[in-house]
Amino acid sequence: SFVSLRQRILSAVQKNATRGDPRSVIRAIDQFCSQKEWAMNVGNEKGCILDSVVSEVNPATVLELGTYCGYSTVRIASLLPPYAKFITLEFNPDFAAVARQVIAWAGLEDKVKIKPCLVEGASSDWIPKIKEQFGIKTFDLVFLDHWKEHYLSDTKLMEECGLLRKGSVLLADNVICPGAPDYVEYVRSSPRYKSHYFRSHLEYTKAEENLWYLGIIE
Ligand SMILES: O=C(c1ccccc1)c1ccc(O)c(O)c1[N+](=O)[O-]
Ligand SMILES: [Mg+2]
Repeated sequence: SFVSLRQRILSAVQKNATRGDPRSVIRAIDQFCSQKEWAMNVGNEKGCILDSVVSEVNPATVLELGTYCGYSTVRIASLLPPYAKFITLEFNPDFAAVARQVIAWAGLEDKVKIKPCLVEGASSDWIPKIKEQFGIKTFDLVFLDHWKEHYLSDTKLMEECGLLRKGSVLLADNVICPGAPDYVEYVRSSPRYKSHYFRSHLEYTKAEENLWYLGIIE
């Protein structure tokens, strides 16, 4: 019977990665996606930029929008201090199911609070509930990697819900490819944001790409 790409990624992790070793899980996915089939994980080149931002911010609270198979979830979680609260939102239940298993294989399942959002527009449903559901006041770091057309609306929603503070860092994948032009326009023209982009490439390709890094200044 047909085996989905996400299932093939999970099988590659279970076959080639060592249980409890996050780096071997990352390596197994990157090897599969560069040698066998492209998939929309942030990948190793942008992943190293993500790692450096996570290490620099050393966040106590993290929100990831768009879990997919859990590749960036594992990268981020493996760098967090034990007291950190990390929420990752995934709209697609099939992706969430694979991500749970990938995160478990890495041995990080108790460090990540996954809330799979099972309905359309899920991040916009969940963002207003985060404070009360998870006891989180503001996020030190937000990684945006979900539907590109939701980057702007969800950023505005996080602002309105008081989830961002002076110093919060937003890191957005794919602002060039596939692109989030309205989001880029908004943050570049807003006095509230100091922005910086890291030159990189679309995962597993040579296509020009940028990770968009934003500090929030009030
Ligand atoms: O939108 C796509 C996409 C579009 C078309 C075909 C496959 C993927 C995509 C491409 C690279 C990404 O890093 C990424 O996060 C996404 N995404 O869906 O969130
Ligand atoms: Mg992406």
